[in-house]
Amino acid sequence: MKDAKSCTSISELRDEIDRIDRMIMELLARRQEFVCEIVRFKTDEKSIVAKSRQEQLYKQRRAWAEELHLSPDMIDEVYKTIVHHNIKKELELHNKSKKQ
Ligand SMILES: C=C(O[C@@H]1C=C(C(=O)O)C=C[C@H]1O)C(=O)O
Repeated sequence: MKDAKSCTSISELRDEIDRIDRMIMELLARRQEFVCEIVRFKTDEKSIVAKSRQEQLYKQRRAWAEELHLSPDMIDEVYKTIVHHNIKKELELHNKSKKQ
C-alpha cells in the first residue's frame, strides 16, 4: 500500500483511491454474505430489525470513527444506510423462506 504523501500527481492519488474503493466494496460484499446467513437464526421481523444490536453497533462505529479521525456523523450515515438495505434484504430472504 502506498503512502499518500509520497504520491506526486493527481492521477497517482486517484489510482490509489480507486484501489481502496474496490477493497472497501469487496469487504462490503463479504459483510453482506454474513448478513444474509444470519436470517437462518431469525424468526420474525422484530429479530431481523434487531433494534438493540443496531444501537450497540452505531455506538461502537462512532467510537471507532473517533479513534480513526473520521467524522462520527459520516460513519453513522454510512452504517445506517448499510443496515437499512440489509434489513430489506433479510426481510426478502425471510419471506422467501416462509413461502417454501
Ligand atoms: C445482521 C443483522 O441484522 C440486521 C443488520 C445489521 C447489520 O447490517 O449489521 C445489524 C442489525 C440488524 O438490523 C444482525 O442482527 O446482526
